[in-house]
Amino acid sequence: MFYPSALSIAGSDCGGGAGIQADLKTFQELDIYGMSVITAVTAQNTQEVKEVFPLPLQTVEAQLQAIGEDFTPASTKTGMLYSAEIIQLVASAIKCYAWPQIVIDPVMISKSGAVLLQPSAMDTMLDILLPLACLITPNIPEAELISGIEIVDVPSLYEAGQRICSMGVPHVLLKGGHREDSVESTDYLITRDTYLALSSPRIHTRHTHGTGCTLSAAITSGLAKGNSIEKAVSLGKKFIMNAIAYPIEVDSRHLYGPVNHWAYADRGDMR
Ligand SMILES: Nc1ncnc2c1ncn2[C@@H]1O[C@H](COP(=O)(O)OP(=O)(O)O)[C@@H](O)[C@H]1O
Ligand SMILES: Cc1ncc(COP(=O)(O)OP(=O)(O)O)c(N)n1
Repeated sequence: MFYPSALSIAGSDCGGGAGIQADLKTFQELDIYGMSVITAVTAQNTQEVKEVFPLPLQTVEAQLQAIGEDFTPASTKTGMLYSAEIIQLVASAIKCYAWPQIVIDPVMISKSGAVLLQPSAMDTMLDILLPLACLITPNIPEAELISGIEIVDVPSLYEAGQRICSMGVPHVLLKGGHREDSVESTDYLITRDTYLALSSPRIHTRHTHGTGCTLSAAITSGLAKGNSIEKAVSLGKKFIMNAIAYPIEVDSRHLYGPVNHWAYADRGDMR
């Protein structure tokens, strides 16, 4: 019996709130042996993304190869992939090493407005990466771009989720964090013919940097431990709810402050 392990293929956030840093903190907190393939280095903090430096393709490929030759992650998540060329390398590695349980967080634009996926790379992500995944976790603007459907209410949200399923992925977790008019923050786990609503109270806070990364890393952790997608998503939702509800104040000006990856409250059933 091996210790559960998970891989994050994502960008680095030097401020520590999102990206690879959020993923590894979450894996560690959930007792998962975490590994990383870094696609890009960003210079960012809670205020803004100042610069984005995609790594040379050879560097990304060498990391994928190093992992693939020596490890078999029980589950893998992708975050910031930046370019079509990087997506092609990632899809090839997933196929070559037969990595199971792929979760795609289709990171496109940061809360502060920076481009983290070149618009021209979206079709490549949909054509060659999406069919390899068991789950994709778009927020509302990402789901609108992927599906081409404007989300104005629950029926249009459900329709957008089903449209994404029809592109070749069995489960879509459509996150409701951007519906700021609502008293709850409800995410919808959508398949071709079902949907499950997962609600939590909407918390009025500035500490929402890295919520999407942290949620998808927590779900990936649940999958690495052998949970079903439904169970892993429900555990992930509890984890992010606590991470937002009990934020930490580190010494920064905190425009979009970090969530709390320790999530010490109410976590008895997470471990
Ligand atoms: N203010 C909030 N209160 C409670 N939950 C939130 C809040 N903002 C986001 N969430 C939750 O955080 C997770 C990430 O959501 P979202 O912000 O939509 O994604 P992203 O970070 O990718 O934009 C979801 O589970 C969502 O419901
Ligand atoms: C390197 C890197 N990857 C992803 C993000 C986006 O993270 P997300 O969880 O969607 O949170 P916000 O940045 O939108 O607050 C990022 N910023 N940097």
